[in-house]
Amino acid sequence: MIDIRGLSYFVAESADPAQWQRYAHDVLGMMVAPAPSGGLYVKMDERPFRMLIVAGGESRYLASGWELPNEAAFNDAIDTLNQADVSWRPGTAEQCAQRGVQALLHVTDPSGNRHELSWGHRSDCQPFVSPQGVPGFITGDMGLGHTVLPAPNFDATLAFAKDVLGFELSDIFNFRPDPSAPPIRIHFLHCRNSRHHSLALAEYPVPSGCVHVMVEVGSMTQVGRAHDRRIAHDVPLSATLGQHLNDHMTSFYMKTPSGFDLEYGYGGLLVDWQAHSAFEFTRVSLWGHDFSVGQQ
Ligand SMILES: Cc1ccc(O)c(O)c1CC[C@@H]1C(=O)CC[C@]2(C)C(=O)CC[C@@H]12
Ligand SMILES: [Fe+2]
Repeated sequence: MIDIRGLSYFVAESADPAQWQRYAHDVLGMMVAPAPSGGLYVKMDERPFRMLIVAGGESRYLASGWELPNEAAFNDAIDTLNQADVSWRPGTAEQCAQRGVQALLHVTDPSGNRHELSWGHRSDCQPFVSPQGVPGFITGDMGLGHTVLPAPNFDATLAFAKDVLGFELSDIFNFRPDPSAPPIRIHFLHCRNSRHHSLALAEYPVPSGCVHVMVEVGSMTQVGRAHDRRIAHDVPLSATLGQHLNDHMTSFYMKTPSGFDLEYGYGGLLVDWQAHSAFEFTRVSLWGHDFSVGQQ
């Protein structure tokens, strides 16, 4: 089983990386810096980056970077992939340098989502100093947050995430926008940290390659201030403020320059997985989270 410790980073492509630079700096309150080989680093903690933006013809999410604790875990991951007959490619020297990792491999899941597994991130441990006065983001050994990926080929993708990548079920939401149609399944999955979910799979295609990425701050004040900046910079809202039933996160959703959404939240549950029992929940939120605003 692959020993993933958290969402280490993600890679997104943008036709206009300068847009991401302004969005990250002005709205998210994160630091930006040039990355090796022409990319853009978005920094939200003591690591050099948690988001890697590369220039390209399209605006889309490219890959999820999953963290392995050491070289032995990386080699075990290769054995697991080989035993499961999953094809993988080693990362190039240039990719390892750009991501600042000791070793990297690429795999694609049965819905076409790209995943990168790596170990040994390089860090200068420079403090995070927000240009907008955000005291900090909740990352550390829980990774940068969570990512929700499209999984139209749901059963095979879920099996891949669980049986190959080693994620475990946190809970299930069967989304019923049309009561006469079969539900759209969304499964929330965790890895070896106490964040409620680091990955969720949603049973529908998404052109941008990602449903959303969630980042977490340490107070409700910071969620409100991020929301003020969203308004000030005319960033489209995708869902109103609300609190999720399953992980208790209070958050809002807005568009990113790569076409997918970003959830900006506070107060996510820390779960003791020994004590947890998976369940199916039947409401998106305890209150709020009107996703219809994003449709207009
Ligand atoms: C239901 C839920 C629990 C915890 C989360 O962190 C979380 O993002 C969600 C929402 C999942 C999902 C979504 O992101 C895209 C739009 C969806 C499908 C809806 O319209 C309702 C549930 C939403
Ligand atoms: Fe979320």
